[in-house]
Amino acid sequence: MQPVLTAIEMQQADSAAIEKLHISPICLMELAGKECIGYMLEKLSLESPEGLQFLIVAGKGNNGGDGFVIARHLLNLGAAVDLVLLYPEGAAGGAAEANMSILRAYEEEGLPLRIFNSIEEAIPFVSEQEYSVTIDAMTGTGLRLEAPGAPLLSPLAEGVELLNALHERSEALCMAVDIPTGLDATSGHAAMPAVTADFTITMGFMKTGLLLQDGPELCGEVHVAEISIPGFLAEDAGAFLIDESFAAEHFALRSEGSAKHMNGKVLIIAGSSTGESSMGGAALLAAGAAVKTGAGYVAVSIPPSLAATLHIAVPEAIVIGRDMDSLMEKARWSEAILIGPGLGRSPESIDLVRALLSHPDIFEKKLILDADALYAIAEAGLQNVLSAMPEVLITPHYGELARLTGTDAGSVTKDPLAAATRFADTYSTTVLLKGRPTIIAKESGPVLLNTSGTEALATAGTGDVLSGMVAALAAKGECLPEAAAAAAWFHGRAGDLASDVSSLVSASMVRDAIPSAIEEMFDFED
Ligand SMILES: NC(=O)C1=CN([C@@H]2O[C@H](COP(=O)(O)OP(=O)(O)OC[C@H]3O[C@@H](n4cnc5c(N)ncnc54)[C@H](OP(=O)(O)O)[C@@H]3O)[C@@H](O)[C@H]2O)[C@@H](O)CC1
Ligand SMILES: Nc1ncnc2c1ncn2[C@@H]1O[C@H](COP(=O)(O)OP(=O)(O)O)[C@@H](O)[C@H]1O
Ligand SMILES: [K+]
Repeated sequence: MQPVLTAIEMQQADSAAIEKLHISPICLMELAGKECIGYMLEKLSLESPEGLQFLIVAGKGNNGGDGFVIARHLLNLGAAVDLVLLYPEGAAGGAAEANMSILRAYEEEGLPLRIFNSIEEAIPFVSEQEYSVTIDAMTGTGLRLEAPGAPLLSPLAEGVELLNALHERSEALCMAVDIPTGLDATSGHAAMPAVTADFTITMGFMKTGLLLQDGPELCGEVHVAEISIPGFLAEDAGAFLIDESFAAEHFALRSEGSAKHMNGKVLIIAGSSTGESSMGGAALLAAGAAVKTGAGYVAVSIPPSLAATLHIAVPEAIVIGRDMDSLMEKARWSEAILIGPGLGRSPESIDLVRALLSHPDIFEKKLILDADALYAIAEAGLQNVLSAMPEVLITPHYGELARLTGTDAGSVTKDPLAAATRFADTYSTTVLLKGRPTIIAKESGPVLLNTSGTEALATAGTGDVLSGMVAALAAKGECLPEAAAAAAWFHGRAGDLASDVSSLVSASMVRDAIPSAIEEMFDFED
């Protein structure tokens, strides 16, 4: 899994590379600029930029310095460059200043290089010009953002507006160096205005801000550039990105001589039925997903009136009733227990959750709590009960985590990483916080982020599919954090495979695509 760094962690990795490993800043900047050129040519499907015109808008820090290196290499390769300096020359110092002085020497050589000393000076020349690529080298990890949507000051604001106007008006692609200007590299909150890039080349390691909040909209496609900062400097990162090989590693294949009871026994306690209404679909989706994720046995406790429907929808599942004796017998038999999908919010459902969570046959197993089980915990104030359980995972969306923590969804939305981590630490649980990205936080150790999947999943019932998948992987032997992380990855991928048109995807289509998402991983591993 690749590390995902905050701005501070990246600055520490930069400093360690420079101070401990004696890699010179000028060397890092050179590699950063060179990597940008290589990836940009790949995006343009060109061997060389010769004859093309580029615009670079540079700030006063090292991000601007990366821009100066890009300018030099573009000129070396026969391209024409317009460079806009937003700040008086020399403001940067260090490697950036050294690279700028090389460009000044180039200027003397009559190359196709125009250097503008302010945005005002540049506008009449550049705003109507046609470029192949415009390059944002104004701010990177050094931006300080007081609050989401805070105004960006002059001249950065004008620099951003210039790039965004060219992006709207012309065919030019916009490339952000490290981070789109205006985007906070840690939180993913954007200033007003911020650069909207087609692609971002981020230096050394992925940054949290590119994956959170406004990040995915603003950065476009992200490429992580290798600039000679070794991976061991990011071993202690606070976050890692779940990828396909992680997911594949955490899907245990059945061994040849295995029997069904050796391949994961899942108990799902879900669904509800009252005189007026019933909620069976969520239970059906979760049970179907557990079966399709390869569980050897799936038992479902569902109200008797829904049993016939479950038998038809998921013929592989065993159906048991709701009486405590049957529940406890199957709890002892099972290896993972999922409680919650479609359980309802009646006082009876809340009492059922309370009774289940107080029983060692339940809480000593790998326990996954989803949907209405989370409602019951919040309503009955059972959060502290979670602390005493050996292995428990909650799978809330933002609203459910807000209810569990007595806050509003807005405060979870503002900092979902902190909200998930705080809950995991406070109650010694694992939290899978659903969203974009999905966050898996455990009591200690780094958080895992999942970015597989798209808006294809933004449809009712996909959360039930996910919790059924987690239960299956946990029953097959994975610890809950790993089961949650691998299931989240496969779930997102199943959403991609469910249809070519994301707007047509339904939860049952995601469930039915689970085997393809998993099979594909093993092709990948071969
Ligand atoms: N050796 C290395 O470390 C390497 C670094 N590399 C590159 O350097 C980048 C980090 O460089 P950096 O630290 O110089 O910061 P950067 O993002 O260029 O500039 C921020 C500037 O903006 C300013 N500023 C901040 N907030 C502001 C605001 N709200 N409104 C207005 N101004 C604001 C702030 O100025 P100040 O306000 O502090 O005077 C500062 O000067 C990194 O992203 C990567 O691209 C690579 O080359 C590899 C090697
Ligand atoms: N735009 C999106 N991009 C990626 N994943 C999404 C998006 N919208 C929803 N999801 C995923 O879809 C699932 C929805 O779960 P949930 O809200 O619990 O649905 P339900 O309760 O209807 O089953 C979660 O896994 C969430 O991460
Ligand atoms: K930038």
